Parts: sequence; C-alpha cells; structure tokens
Amino acid sequence: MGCSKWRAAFNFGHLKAQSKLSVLFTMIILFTYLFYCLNGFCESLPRPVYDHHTSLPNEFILHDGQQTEQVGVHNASPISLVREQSSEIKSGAPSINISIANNFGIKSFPQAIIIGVKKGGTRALLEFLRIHPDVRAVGSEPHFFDRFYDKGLEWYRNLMPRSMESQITMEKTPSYFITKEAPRRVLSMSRHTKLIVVVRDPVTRAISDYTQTLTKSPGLPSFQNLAFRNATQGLIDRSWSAIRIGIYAKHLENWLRYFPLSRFLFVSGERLVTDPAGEMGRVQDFLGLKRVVTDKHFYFNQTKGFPCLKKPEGSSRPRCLGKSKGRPHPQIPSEVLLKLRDFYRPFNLKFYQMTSHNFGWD
Ligand SMILES: Nc1ncnc2c1ncn2[C@@H]1O[C@H](COP(=O)(O)OS(=O)(=O)O)[C@@H](OP(=O)(O)O)[C@H]1O
Repeated sequence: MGCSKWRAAFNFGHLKAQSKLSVLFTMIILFTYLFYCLNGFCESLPRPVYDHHTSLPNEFILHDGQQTEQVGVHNASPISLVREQSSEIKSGAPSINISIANNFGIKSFPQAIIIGVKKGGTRALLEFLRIHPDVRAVGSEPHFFDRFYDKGLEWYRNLMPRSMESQITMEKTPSYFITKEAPRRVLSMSRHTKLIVVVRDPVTRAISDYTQTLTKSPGLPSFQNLAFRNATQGLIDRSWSAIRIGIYAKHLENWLRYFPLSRFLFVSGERLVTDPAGEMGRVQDFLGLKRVVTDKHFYFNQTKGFPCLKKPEGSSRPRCLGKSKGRPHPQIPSEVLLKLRDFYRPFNLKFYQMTSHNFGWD
C-alpha cells in the first residue's frame, strides 16, 4: 500500500515535471521564432509588391498597369532605428550609401519624393527631414524613374531603408522633375505619391549648375559662351541643360498631366537658407508629420554662410553640408544676368500662376 502511494506520487511528480518541461520547450520555440521575426528573417517569405499607404487599407494600386491588392498593415515593433548616414553631409563627396544593419521594419516604396530641382537645395531639405524620427530616407540618389527604370519596382523598393508602420519612406532625385517619362512612371508606382519640388531663382540655379560642371571640367568655356546661342543677338541657348532646367513652368506642365496640384509642395530654395525652420514647418505639414524639426535644430554658420544642423541624426555634434553645397560662384557680367532675367521672366510668372505662389525672383 505504502509502496503504491509512493509510486503514484512519483508518477504525479514525473507528469508535473514533464508538463513543465513541455511548457519550457514551447516557450523556447516561441521566443526563438519571435527573435527571428523581429530580426526580419520572416520577411524572406515571398510577399506581393504593394503600396505602403496606411490611410488606404485594402486599396488597389496600379503598378505599371498591373493591379496588386494592398495587404493589410505591417507588423513591426517600435525599436529605435540606426539610420544610414549620407556621406555628402560630411565630406561633400557624392553620397555613398553606407547602410548600417537595421533589420527592423520593412522596405516600402517612398510615399514622398523630392523630385527637383537640381541645385535647388534638395540635399539640405532631405538632410533636415532626416532628423525627423518618422522619416526614413535613402542617402544617395536612386535615379530609378529616369536612369534605372528597367531594373523594375522590386529593385527600387530594395534600395529603400527599412521603416516602421508610423514612418514614411523618402528619396530625392532632382532630375525626375525634368524627365519626361518620370511622372507617368511615378504614377504607376502610386498615384498617392507626394511630390516635393525645391525651386530656386533660375538664374542663380543656372550659375550654380555651371559652377558644379566647372569643378569637374576646369577647361569649360565661360558661362556666357554656353548661355547664348548668338551673343550679339542675345539669343539664349535653351538646349543647354543649365538653362533648360530653370524653365520650371514647362516641366511642371508635364507633371500636371499626371498629378493634381494638391499632390505637390513647392519649397523655396531661398527661404530654406534664410528661414529653414519656417520652410521645414510647411514640409512637415504637407507630409502629415508632427512638427518635430524646428528652429532649435538650426544655427547659422557664419563661415559657411548657410544654416547648419545643431544635431543631425546619429550624431551629437553640429554639422553643415559638405563643400559641394554652398560653393562660391564665378562672377557673371551684369548684362548677361539682365538678359537671363528677361528670358526667364515670362516663365517665372507662369510658374507663379500655376503654383499660386510668388517666389519673388523678378
Ligand atoms: N544649409 C545649406 N547648406 C549648404 N547649401 C545649401 C543649404 N541650403 C541650401 N543650400 C543650397 O543647396 C544648393 C545645392 O542644391 P542641391 O542639394 O539640390 O544640389 S544637387 O542637385 O543635389 O547637386 C547649394 O548651391 P550652391 O550654393 O551653388 O553650392 C546651396 O546654395
């Protein structure tokens, strides 16, 4: 009798230990699975290409003529992100995409793109935006919608940094604004894409553009030699890209064939220098972001002659943009400048009308 009691007690104890063991085992499996998922390994499962537009669940979005159903919301944990650093902000050299391992979140198509204009202040805008915790951006210019479109949307999405549900993905490629096919291509990715254009006085922009080319090719003819088709008649050479890019009204007309004006934000390149916080306020409102980037993030660097960041992302030290941003321009004869101003005036006025915004270049 005593023996059978002891045997029953032993069996019960054995069962208890077994169930404890199985609970422990299940928990180990669960934790391992969770750990792997949080590190992004679950993402290697095949997934459809979809538009990350949280406000439009289950909407059908066009991808180059094909319809793809948007699949639910993303599961992501709110863990702080290590961001990519743009080398441009440090050295002024063309940006190298230094991707620091960050396996949280997913790679989404950009919901907002800085589409132009070249030499408008696009790098400054992107770096200022990257301070915002809800913005994830590619450091380098992907040039997908102009140069690499044949690589396909998946290639493009893979270039994007991982982002959380609450964050927006962005990129900047200023040449999109003047690329004829770009608006149709962006539309086929998502008609909800927000488009930001940083515009600057086209005359200063042209000189800035020329200055950049001059640093790469020091033997370049003078600005006036390139700007005029016939110097004596004062005929401007519109085929020169430095001139052509500044005809903003013409390029915008092309974009407006595909996107409504409400999808655009025009940022003043001049105000981005004189009042970066004010302009950033407009940008954050347009992107539906909390106004996190404010005047406390900027200081005016007298030596550089431009606003710099007090504490850019991933750094505790103040930082200015590199040497290629804010270069001194060559002196251009005043009669050349006058002719250029006359040339651009009607286009500028048209651009003011189209955007309902007077940028004050005339
Ligand atoms: N904060 C700050 N620091 C430095 N530079 C600034 C800043 N804000 C605007 N800018 C102006 O940005 C101009 C370069 O424009 P982009 O960045 O659009 O150039 S690029 O198209 O990407 O090459 C650059 O043109 P240049 O002055 O001709 O070098 C600057 O005038």
